[in-house]
Amino acid sequence: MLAETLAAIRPADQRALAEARAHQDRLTKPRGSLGALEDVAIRLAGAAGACPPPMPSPAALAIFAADHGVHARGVSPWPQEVTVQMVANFLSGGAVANAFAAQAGVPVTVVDVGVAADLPDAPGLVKRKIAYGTADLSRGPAMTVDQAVRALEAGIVVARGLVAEGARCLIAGDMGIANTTASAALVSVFTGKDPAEVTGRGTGIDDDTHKRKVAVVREALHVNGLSHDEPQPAGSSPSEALRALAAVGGFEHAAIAGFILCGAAARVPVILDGVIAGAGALAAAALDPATTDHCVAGHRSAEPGHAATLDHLRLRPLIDLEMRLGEGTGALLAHPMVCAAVRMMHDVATFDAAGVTEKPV
Ligand SMILES: Cc1cc2ncn([C@H]3O[C@H](COP(=O)(O)O)[C@@H](O)[C@H]3O)c2cc1C
Ligand SMILES: O=C(O)c1cccnc1
Repeated sequence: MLAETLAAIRPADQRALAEARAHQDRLTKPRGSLGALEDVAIRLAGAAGACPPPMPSPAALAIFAADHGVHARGVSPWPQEVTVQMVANFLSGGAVANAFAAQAGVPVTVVDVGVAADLPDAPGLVKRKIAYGTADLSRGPAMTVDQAVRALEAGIVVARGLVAEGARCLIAGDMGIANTTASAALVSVFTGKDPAEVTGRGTGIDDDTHKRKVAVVREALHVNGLSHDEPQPAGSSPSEALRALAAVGGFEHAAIAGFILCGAAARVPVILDGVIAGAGALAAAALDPATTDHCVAGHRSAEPGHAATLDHLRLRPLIDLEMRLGEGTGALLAHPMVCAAVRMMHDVATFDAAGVTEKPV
C-alpha cells in the first residue's frame, strides 16, 4: 500500500501553476496585494493540476495518538497517562482541537496508533494500534522498520477513508506525551541541524530538563547511527529515510507521514500543523520530495524545530501566534484562510469582466 501510494504522487503541475499566476494578475486588485494568500491559491492550483483549484472544503481532522518509550528519560513534565486521558477528552469533545474544529466546521477522527493502554470502542475512534508505545529511542530504534511501515499505512488508510467520505482538505493532529523529543530527533536528522538548535521546551520544561532533552536527542542520533558525521545522511534514499523514521520517530509521526503521502497521491491538499506534523512531513518529503507540493503550512509553532522544518520544506506559515499545542489546532485556524484564498480564484472578477480600468503600464 505504501509503494502504491508513493507511485501515485505527482509534483505540482507547471501549466496549472502558470495559469494560476496569470489569472491572479487579471483579478480586480493590485498585483500582489493579497501577499502570501496569492501564493497559497497558486500552490493549490499546482497541486490539483487545475486552475482554479477545487475548494479545499469540506476538511477533515485526524488526530493520531501514541506513546513514547523516551518518556522514561524525563523529557516531559507530564505523566504518560495524559495521552490516553486526552484521547478520551477528544472523543467527548472537550479539547482545544474540538473547539477549533467546531469553529471551523471540521469533523474530528481520533486514531490510536500506539497509545500505551487499551481503549474502549467509541464513535470517532479508529483503532490501529501498532504497539503499546515505542521503545526508548535514546537506547536503540524506537520501532522496527516493519512497525514504521504499518504506522505509515495506518495513516494512508485513514486518509483514504476520509477522502472517500468526501474530504477535500486533510488536517493531521497529534497527541503523545514526549512526542516533541522524537520530533526534535526527526527534525535534526532530516534537516541536518544540530539537536541543540531544534530541541525546544515542548509543553514547558525548565533549563535543566531542556539540557537533558538535548542530550537525549543527541544520544538517540548517536546510538542509531544517525549523527551528522555518518556517511549516509537520512535524506539520501527512501530506505534510509524509512530507517531514520523507525529509529527516532513515533507511531504518530509515521502515521502522519502516511496521511500526508496519501493526500498528495489523491491530490487532496494537506494543511500542516506544528512541529509534530512538520516532522511527519519531513519524513514524507524524504520518501518523495513532491509530497511537499501538496502541503500548506498552517502555522508556525513556538518550537524551534518547527522553524527549521518549514525552512527546509520551503513552506511559509500562514499564522504565527506563538502557539505550541499540537492536536491540529494551528492548521484548523488556517483552514478558513486557505478556503478564502481559493474562493478568491473562483469568485473575483477580472478587470475586463468588471470593466475596471487597469493602471497604465
Ligand atoms: C493536557 C495536554 C494537552 C495536549 N494537547 C497537545 N499536547 C501536546 O503536548 C505533547 C508534547 O509535549 P511534550 O513533548 O513536552 O510532552 C503532545 O501530546 C502534544 O500533542 C498536549 C499536552 C498536554 C499536557
Ligand atoms: O508544535 C507543536 O505542535 C507542539 C509544540 C509543543 C507541544 N506540543 C505540540
